[in-house]
Amino acid sequence: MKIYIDENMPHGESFFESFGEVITFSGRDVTAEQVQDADILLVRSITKVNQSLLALNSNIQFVGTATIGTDHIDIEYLESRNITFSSAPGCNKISVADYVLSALLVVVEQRQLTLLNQTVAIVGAGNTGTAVYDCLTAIGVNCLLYDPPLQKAGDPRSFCRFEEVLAADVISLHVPKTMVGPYKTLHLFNQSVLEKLNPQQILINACRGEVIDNKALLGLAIEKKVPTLVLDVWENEPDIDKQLLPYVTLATPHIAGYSLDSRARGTEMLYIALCEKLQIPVKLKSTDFTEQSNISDITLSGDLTPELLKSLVHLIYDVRRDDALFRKKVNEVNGFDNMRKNYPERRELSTLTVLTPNKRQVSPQMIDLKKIGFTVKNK
Ligand SMILES: NC(=O)C1=CN([C@@H]2O[C@H](COP(=O)(O)OP(=O)(O)OC[C@H]3O[C@@H](n4cnc5c(N)ncnc54)[C@H](O)[C@@H]3O)[C@@H](O)[C@H]2O)C=CC1
Ligand SMILES: O=C(O)C(=O)[C@H](O)COP(=O)(O)O
Repeated sequence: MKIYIDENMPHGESFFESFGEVITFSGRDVTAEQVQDADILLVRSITKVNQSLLALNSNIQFVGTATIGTDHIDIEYLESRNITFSSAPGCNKISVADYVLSALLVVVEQRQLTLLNQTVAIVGAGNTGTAVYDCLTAIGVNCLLYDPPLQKAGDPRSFCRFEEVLAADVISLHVPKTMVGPYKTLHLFNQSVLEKLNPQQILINACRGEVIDNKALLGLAIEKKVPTLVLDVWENEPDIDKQLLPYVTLATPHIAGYSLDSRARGTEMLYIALCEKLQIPVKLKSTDFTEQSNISDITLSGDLTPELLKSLVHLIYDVRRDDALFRKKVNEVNGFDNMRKNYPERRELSTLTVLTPNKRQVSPQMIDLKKIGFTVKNK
């Protein structure tokens, strides 16, 4: 059996070598000729899996993407050929929540705001949106959820209207890229929506670039009429409109979900799906291959203040590292993709165990470290 795996899939060889020959490929340039003898094809978001990629292949039984988003996969085409498909829903939701928290802590400090006073509207209340909600509400931040499809489907949570989203202090986007239909998200934030926002607000996009009309955003940014911007995703990646960069407070190359733990989880989820397809027992897990983080525990002796929380979060992940690296690399040839390919190690908050002297991990400010994502133990 020939298993073709994107070269940027952590532990791909370790997880799949027992199934047959593992062959890695570069996700952006992979061709139909290259994968014509693949039995199994495992990709990331940069590979379009469609009729033209699989036209020469008659063996393929299984396609997997180690991502949450599936907008790069022609699922109907796979169904028409009876090819089993699997994605990795939820694999990187924690990483995205860590990203949003890290970014918000930077911006509120820069603007001398208090995070607790902000209302955060979360657009899309699925895996990543819910992880952001859980993390921020654990700190005591007031969060609103906006998700008409879930609301219509009877999700028991309370949802807000789009007008309330636009009035929130912070808007964080967590929807899939959909081009058609009643809930299409292509340019959900178009010129007229963007015009309703103001420079006091904060707009975070860690889902897909096409959810915001980047051209309209640039026009308004030049007129200084946009919120503080945190952009992880861009229209037309990797050839993004670099003119936007000076107007973006935190800019990163689609790495919100790129913690080592999340990416390894994505590979693991495909391994489990393939075991199920082939009716083979699941023997491996991602933690078998992921090393312990460089900082493993820290002792908290006093109360957990907002300043201390910020230090703890940024000790594990400070988004400014990625913003600085991105601004340096973006003008290099293949800078966008190279930074993703050689992404420096980043761990999730759960890799830090916070030792508390007694049962005071919930401070008077009601900051619950465990719910934010840290591992908490009493000393
Ligand atoms: N920047 C990054 O590294 C990452 C980006 N993503 C992107 O974020 C997207 C969301 O991820 P998940 O939360 O895991 O997906 P999910 O499928 O669990 O949740 C998406 C939610 O958006 C809702 N939704 C759909 N259309 C909507 C609309 N028009 N308005 C409001 N809500 C709408 C859905 O009902 C669903 O609840 C993914 O599709 C992917 O494209 C995901 C992970 C990492
Ligand atoms: O899961 C998703 O959806 C994402 O956006 C991933 O974080 C994208 O990672 P790559 O597949 O592009 O490496």
